[in-house]
Amino acid sequence: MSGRERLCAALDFGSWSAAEPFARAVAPEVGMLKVGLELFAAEGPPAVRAAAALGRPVFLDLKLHDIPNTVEGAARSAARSGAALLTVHAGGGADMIAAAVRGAGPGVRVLAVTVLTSLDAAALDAVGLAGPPEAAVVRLAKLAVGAGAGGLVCSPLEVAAVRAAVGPGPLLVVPGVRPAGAARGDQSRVATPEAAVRAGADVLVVGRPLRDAPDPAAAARALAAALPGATARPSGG
Ligand SMILES: O=C(O)c1cc(=O)[nH]c(=O)n1[C@@H]1O[C@H](COP(=O)(O)O)[C@@H](O)[C@H]1O
Repeated sequence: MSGRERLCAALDFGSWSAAEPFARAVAPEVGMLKVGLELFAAEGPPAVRAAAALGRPVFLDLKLHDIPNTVEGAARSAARSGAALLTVHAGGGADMIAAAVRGAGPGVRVLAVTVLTSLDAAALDAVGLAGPPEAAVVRLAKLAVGAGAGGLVCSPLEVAAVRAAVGPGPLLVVPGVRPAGAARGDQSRVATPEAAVRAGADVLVVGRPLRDAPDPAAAARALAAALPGATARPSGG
């Protein structure tokens, strides 16, 4: 996988008209585009179709978490938008994850979000998940893969332990990446993109470090070129 293919740019905007210039600029520089809750709540499935029209697979990040019957129906509806990947919360349990996989069908890879990268050990403890975050992440990762999830979302700090626990098959998608010196914002369990790839991440989800860059395309190129194993390529091709 090239550095570019590993990057997923999050389209975290409140409308398609706000997202479009960014999406057009970064699409040639990344392997995937992500439509998340902010954009989907504003625009719905047309945002997925508009992003897919830019020639990159779309990751529809809805983080579904409900009873299995509801999640199965939501995943079926989401699959019709043309998304290639869809998230659910692993904490919804094995039956819910299996229902999402059924609803999504063979064309959509269901990713299970283990423990949100914004939560630190104290925040996890407060919601009843005592112990180191890694233990909860690995437990949920095994449960999700056992229920049929095709991939997992975890922080860069757990990706090596998750890979060791689930083997080479599942796609490991890692948000909470910050180039050295970049603002952490609301993220807690973070590392640099380089460290995340060295630890075994397949795909890196990058939001604000690209969205808020003065030149998002140049920022994506620099990020991709710095990844281990990346080969230099001409810009924009
Ligand atoms: O599922 C996700 O993509 C996700 C899971 C998670 O645990 N943490 C997390 O930050 N994300 C998403 O990854 C992106 C990270 O954005 P930045 O923190 O701005 O780089 C956002 O779109 C989040 O919704």
